Amino acid sequence: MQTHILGYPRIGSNRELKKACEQYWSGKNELQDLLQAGRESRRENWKLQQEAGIDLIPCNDFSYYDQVLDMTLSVGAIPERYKVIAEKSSIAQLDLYFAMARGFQKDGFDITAMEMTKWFDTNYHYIVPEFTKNQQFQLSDDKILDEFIEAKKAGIKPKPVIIGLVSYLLLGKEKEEGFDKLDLVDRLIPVYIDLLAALQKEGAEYIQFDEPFLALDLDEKSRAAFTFVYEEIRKQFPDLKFILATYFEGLKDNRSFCLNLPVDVLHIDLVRGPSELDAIIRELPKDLSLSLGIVDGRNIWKNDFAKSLELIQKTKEKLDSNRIFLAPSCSLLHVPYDLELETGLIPEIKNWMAFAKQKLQELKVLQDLADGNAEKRIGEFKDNQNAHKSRRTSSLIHNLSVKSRLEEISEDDTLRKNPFSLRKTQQQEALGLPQFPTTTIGSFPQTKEVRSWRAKFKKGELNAQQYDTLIKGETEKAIRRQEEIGLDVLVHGEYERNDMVEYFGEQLEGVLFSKRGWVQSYGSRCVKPPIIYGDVSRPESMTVYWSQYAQSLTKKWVKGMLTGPVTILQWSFVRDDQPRSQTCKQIALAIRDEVRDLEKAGIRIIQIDEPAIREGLPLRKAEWQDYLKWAIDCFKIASSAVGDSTQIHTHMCYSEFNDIIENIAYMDADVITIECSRSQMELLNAFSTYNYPNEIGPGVYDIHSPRVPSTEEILSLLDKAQKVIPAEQLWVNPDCGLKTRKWEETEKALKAMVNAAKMARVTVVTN
Ligand SMILES: CN1c2c(nc(N)[nH]c2=O)NC[C@@H]1CNc1ccc(C(=O)N[C@@H](CCC(=O)N[C@@H](CCC(=O)N[C@@H](CCC(=O)O)C(=O)O)C(=O)O)C(=O)O)cc1
Ligand SMILES: N[C@@H](CCS)C(=O)O
Ligand SMILES: [Zn+2]
Repeated sequence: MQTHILGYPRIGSNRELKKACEQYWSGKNELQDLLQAGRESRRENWKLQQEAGIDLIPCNDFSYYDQVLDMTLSVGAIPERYKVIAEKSSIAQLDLYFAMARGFQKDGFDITAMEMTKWFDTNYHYIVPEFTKNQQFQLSDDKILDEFIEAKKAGIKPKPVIIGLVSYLLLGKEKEEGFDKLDLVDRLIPVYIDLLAALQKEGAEYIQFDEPFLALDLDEKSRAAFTFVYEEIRKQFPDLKFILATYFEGLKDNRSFCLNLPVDVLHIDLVRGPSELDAIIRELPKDLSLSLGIVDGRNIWKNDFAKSLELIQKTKEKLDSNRIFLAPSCSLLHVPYDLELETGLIPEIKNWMAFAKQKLQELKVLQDLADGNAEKRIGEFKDNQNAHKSRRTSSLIHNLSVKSRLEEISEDDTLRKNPFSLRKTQQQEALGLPQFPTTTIGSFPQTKEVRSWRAKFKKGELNAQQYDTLIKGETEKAIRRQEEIGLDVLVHGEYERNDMVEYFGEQLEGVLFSKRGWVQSYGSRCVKPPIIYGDVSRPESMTVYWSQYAQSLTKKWVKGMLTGPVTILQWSFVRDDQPRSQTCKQIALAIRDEVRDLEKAGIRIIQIDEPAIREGLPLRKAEWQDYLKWAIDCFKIASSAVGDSTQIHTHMCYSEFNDIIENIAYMDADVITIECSRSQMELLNAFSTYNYPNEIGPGVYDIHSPRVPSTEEILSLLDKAQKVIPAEQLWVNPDCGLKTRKWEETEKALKAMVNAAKMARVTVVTN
């Protein structure tokens, strides 16, 4: 029996790589410093896994920005617009790579970044490959080979991790009409073959191909592509050992298809699809080995050794040990580095948890327990079972009043008092907003200074009153700036928040937060997901103080700003001892109380952000309706307890709405703001086709780049929007929050936006 890891976090246990990247981008360090930070991150990870006794250690799981973008560079799928930069002889390959990830606005160039989207149902984002009809591929970067050689030199037996050819194509987007990305298989396969030949020459034995799409709904064309690709690769490389990694779902209807692909090892996610094991081992072809994804790569709870051993034992009854691999369910990219770095956790709860480093240890113990070395691990087995017993019975988890409140939720709690048509009139009267009201999504630039105040406050270098005064000062500046810009509905700026989810996690009971539990979200950006360990409740109001303060500074309306229950659930580590729907309802009740308190405090417009509703969709379509029912109900529980004249907004970014528009309408938010500018308002079509009745704020400029849009550009987007949505339903706002931007560009962009709205008002009146 062998152990292996599908991938390890790479941002650095102290976010060293994040810091090195950001310093390099801002010109504060040299390329050599960044490359050195990369080498150190890899060496540290390999050493750690070697010391933990892992048998097959991955390489090429490292990335300076994103593993999909790495593959794009490796296969030479560099979009045309970057080639002009590449032709500038002075530019390093890594700078070209960062230009693709982040855009390139210097030396007279103004080149937009490649699109970024969610990595399946995780909070990680990848850079979407772009394909054209005449797309050509060629091996264009040595990263995979170089890291393999580097790992060998570090004294390990590396297993290169490569995004499988079919998943790579399926992750991409056709940038022209008239072809299907899967038609590019024939052109891409020679590049994979060149790469494998180079790796084989350097002595590679095992190669891991990540093919997560094998766990999703597949059409016949995709299946045919998988068969063709793996038969071709097998033919060319009879001696290499291929591990086909599937994850994030069970194989379901793809089971027998996957079992018959000509590879050596099939990796399955037994956390997401535990019930499939019997059928898989029954049907497993004799020449196929099985990698049991047994340790949860998406959560931070300790593995239950007794349960895992049952699964391993079952497999051992049918398979020789040398055909069994033990692994985490997916890459460990999605969990933090090391639980031992956490000093402030309640010891009882800490004893229920495992981060990446601890998960390595778990695999090793399971291997010993299952493979003839049980005696030396008996103590660890007992400790593990005691931890699980303590978790099952702990009084820290259960809150009877939360449970009984949950049972009392009725249909009525999910409904506003009156339909939108009646509410709209009352809100118009109460709020007195102009046509095309302008607003922003909530956050304003979180400067280094603001973050440093919070860091000092946490370290005790600033007391609560000093911190409060500083944040109030920043909030007041934001209010004055918004008044000066001429926005209609203001926000307080979210300066008091470290993160839109973590901030709420810190204030809810039943939720823990870590000090160093960073997980990569995209590029150098990281999040510290809250850890929901017990029944959730809200001991006191969480946002009223700041909203009320901001409202006291101005005669304009200030929007209250909350994160919705589904997003809090989705971006946290959640309990695995009760259904997600149950946990989500508990959070919904806490947010409901907050909404009520904001209303009582005189806040008449309240935004409940739900950017993660769509990413929470199960990966298999058959399960969508069940999820949508409880997820949308949770939003409604959170938002429905207010009077008709209180206006509820929601905000979503990164969402395609076509297939869930009916459910979005059922949320019945008075106003929904959405990310729209990068699709040039295309996302609005779903709302238009559905005759979406409530108000909509399509984002009129991209907030991911420092580029300042012109008034004309915004006006033309507003014109486009009015062609599909009646003017009286439209709001004007950016795509998303502005926390990652600088004030300099923010002010200019918002002025252009307000101007465009004013001009649109005139045009509509004269029409
Ligand atoms: C909207 N998005 C979000 C997602 N998930 C979330 N949980 N939150 C989101 O907002 N998913 C989808 C998208 C992803 N987008 C982003 C955008 C931006 C970030 C981001 O900026 N992350 C920050 C960390 C934010 C934070 O927690 N800040 C803390 C602590 C900051 C820190 O590093 N402190 C320093 C000391 C500071 C100093 O002295 O200068 C330290 O600890 O060393 C805070 O503000 O208090 C990032 O930097 O990565 C993430 C996802
Ligand atoms: N209110 C949040 C939403 C981000 S999705 C913000 O403005 O940052
Ligand atoms: Zn957003």
